[in-house]
Amino acid sequence: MPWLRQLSSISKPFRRIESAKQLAKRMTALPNTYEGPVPIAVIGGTGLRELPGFTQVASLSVSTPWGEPSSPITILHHQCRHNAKTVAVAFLSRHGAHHQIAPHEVPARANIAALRSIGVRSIIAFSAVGSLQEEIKPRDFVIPDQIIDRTKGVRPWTYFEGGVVAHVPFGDPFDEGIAKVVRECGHSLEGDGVILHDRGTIVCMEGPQFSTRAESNMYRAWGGSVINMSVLPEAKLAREAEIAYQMICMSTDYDCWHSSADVTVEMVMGNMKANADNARRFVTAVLDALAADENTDLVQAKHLAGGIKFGVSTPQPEWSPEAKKKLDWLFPGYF
Ligand SMILES: CSC[C@H]1O[C@H](OP(=O)(O)O)[C@H](O)[C@@H]1O
Ligand SMILES: Nc1ncnc2[nH]cnc12
Repeated sequence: MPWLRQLSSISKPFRRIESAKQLAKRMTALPNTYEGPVPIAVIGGTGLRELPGFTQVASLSVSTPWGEPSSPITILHHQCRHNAKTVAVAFLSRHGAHHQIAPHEVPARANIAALRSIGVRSIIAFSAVGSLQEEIKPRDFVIPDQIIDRTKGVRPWTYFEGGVVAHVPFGDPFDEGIAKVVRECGHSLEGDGVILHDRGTIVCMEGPQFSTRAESNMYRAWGGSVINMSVLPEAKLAREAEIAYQMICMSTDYDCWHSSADVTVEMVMGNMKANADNARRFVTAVLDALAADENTDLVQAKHLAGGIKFGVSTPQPEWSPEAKKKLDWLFPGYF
C-alpha cells in the first residue's frame, strides 16, 4: 500500500526505517530545478520531516545571503480533491532531513528567504507543542493567534540590520486570512479524529532543555495555551518577508506542570507518530482549500505585498552596500 510505505518516512526516534544515506540518495535522484510558481510552503517540524502521501517532483538546493536552509526544499504535487487542479507545494524540514538542527540553530532567515525566492507567499508551519492547559489534550490541534517570546536573543531574528533599519507591525503575529481557512478545514475533520482549538497563545522558549516546573506554571499564569521552541523567529521573519504565516500546533504532552508524567522526547515522538494520519488529512484539507480560486489573492499574500517599504526607517541613499545587496536578493526590484 503506497500510503503505508509513505508512513515509514515519518521520523522514528528509536528505529531508523530509512538511513540518512538512503534518504540523501532518494532526494538527489529528483530534479534540482522546478519550472513554475510555488506559492505555498509547508514547514515540517519534529516528527514531520517529510509530507507523506504527496508526489515529490523536485528537490531544490537554494543558497541565500543568510546561508543554507535547514534542508533541500522538496517540491510536491498535490492533486486537489475539489477541482482538477494540481498545485505545487514546497516542503522544508525545520530541523533538517535527519533532525540534526537544534531549535536555536535553525537557520530561520535562510529558510524564509529561500522559500520566498522560489515564489512562496504563504506558509503553513507545523509544530509539536506542549500543552499548558488541561483542556488541550495530547494529540489535539491548536491554531494559535498570539505569541509570547521567551527566546534569549541568541537567534538572528531580522533581515533589517547592518545599515538598514525597519520595523514591521506584529500585533497579530499570524495571518488571520490563512488562519480562517485552516480553522474551517480542521473543523471539517472533527468527529473524524481531529480535535481543534481555534485560538491560543503560544509561548516560544529557547530550549533545547524543557522548562522547569516553576517556568511552566508561570507561563500558565501568563495565559499561555501551548509551548514550543520554534515559532520565533520564523513568524517574525515571515512577516518581514511579506509572507502570510500560520502555525498548526499539535499537542504532544502536558509539559511538566500537570500531574501526569513530565514531557520526554519519547512522549513527543510517540504522539506525533500516533497522530500522523490526522496531520496528513489536516494538511491535505488545507491545501485543497487554499488551491480554490477564491483564495488566490490570499495565498499570494496580496494584502502584505509592498508593505515593507513603509517600515523602513533608513533613507535609501544611506543604506550600506552590503545590506542593500542582501535586501535586493530578498526583494528583487523593490528598492
Ligand atoms: C522534541 S520536543 C521539542 C521540539 O519539538 C518542537 O519542534 P517543532 O516546533 O519543530 O515541531 C519544539 O519546538 C522543539 O523544537
Ligand atoms: N513541553 C514542550 N516544551 C517545549 N517544546 C515542546 N515541543 C513539544 N513539547 C514541548
